[in-house]
Amino acid sequence: MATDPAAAAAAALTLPSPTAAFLAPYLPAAAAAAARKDRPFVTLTYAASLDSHLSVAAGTQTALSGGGSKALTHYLRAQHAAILVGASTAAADDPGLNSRLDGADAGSQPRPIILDPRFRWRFSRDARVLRAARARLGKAPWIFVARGCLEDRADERVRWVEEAGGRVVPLDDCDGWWSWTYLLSAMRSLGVESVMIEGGATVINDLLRLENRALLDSVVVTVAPVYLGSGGVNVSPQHEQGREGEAVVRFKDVQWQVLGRDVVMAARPETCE
Ligand SMILES: NC(=O)C1=CN([C@@H]2O[C@H](COP(=O)(O)OP(=O)(O)OC[C@H]3O[C@@H](n4cnc5c(N)ncnc54)[C@H](O)[C@@H]3O)[C@@H](O)[C@H]2O)C=CC1
Ligand SMILES: Nc1nc(O)c(N)c(N[C@@H]2O[C@H](COP(=O)(O)O)[C@@H](O)[C@H]2O)n1
Repeated sequence: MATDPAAAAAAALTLPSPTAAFLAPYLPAAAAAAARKDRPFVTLTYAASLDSHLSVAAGTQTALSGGGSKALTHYLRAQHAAILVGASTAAADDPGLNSRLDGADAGSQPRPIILDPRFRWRFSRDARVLRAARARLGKAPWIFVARGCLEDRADERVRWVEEAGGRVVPLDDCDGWWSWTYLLSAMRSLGVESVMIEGGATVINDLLRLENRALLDSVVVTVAPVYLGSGGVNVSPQHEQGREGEAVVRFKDVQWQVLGRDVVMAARPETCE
């Protein structure tokens, strides 16, 4: 059963100050993010098992983060202007996409953005992200949909999102896919100065490809001490053609922090190949 956002807020999370210091070099700096006009500051972040899985199977949610790394994620959420997930994550997880960090107020909540070019997420008015917005525990979502898939503006989902203060944002028609340069530029023109991208695997694997990697400012990955086994939803970006046998992504400025039973890597991707 979905957790009520009010109950979740009551179980607020706290972040120890050494963890805030550990993350500081990887966070968006307000002035620099505001000055950059082509795209927002981008942090890619997720929690994975030892075998690099996000969940045990497509369409299901698996709790991986322990208390400490969960607090870190909610701290990161409060440090970004927006939080983005793909439509399959929205459908599988019914996420709240707000920050339940102790002390997070309305002003520090990120704007949830859901990539759903074909508008196929069949949510109800009771979706957690809408309930959180109506309860002022988070911002209302923006759902990015291809213009041609949004002909029925009387769709009750459009009404529910608008009622909560959000928007179904029509973007250029596409064959189910937008380039990240286009998406990030669209976000920046909507005023978004920083975005934390949480997943799922399709989004993450695509962003880690050579052509997109330079768009990532920071990468923060929680590794939980569990194997989820074959059949899981896997983060494992494809080799570029002609580069098989080489590492796909390497990182620089790497730091690790142990948080309870989890370990968290903060880093920046190497972009010069
Ligand atoms: N452990 C963790 O930190 C996280 C786990 N998850 C898990 O990941 C799973 C979902 O992952 P996936 O199935 O890979 O789906 P996904 O969440 O990456 O969504 C894929 C869909 O998003 C849309 N999309 C993505 N990139 C797009 C682009 N560039 N242009 C247009 N549309 C785009 C498309 O509709 C695509 O089919 C769930 O099981 C969820 O629980 C999701 C986020 C974080
Ligand atoms: N950091 C982290 N740890 C896990 O164990 C997870 N399963 C996830 N999943 C992501 O968080 C979203 C759920 O957010 P709410 O708590 O409902 O606000 C989920 O959709 C994934 O993006 N993350």
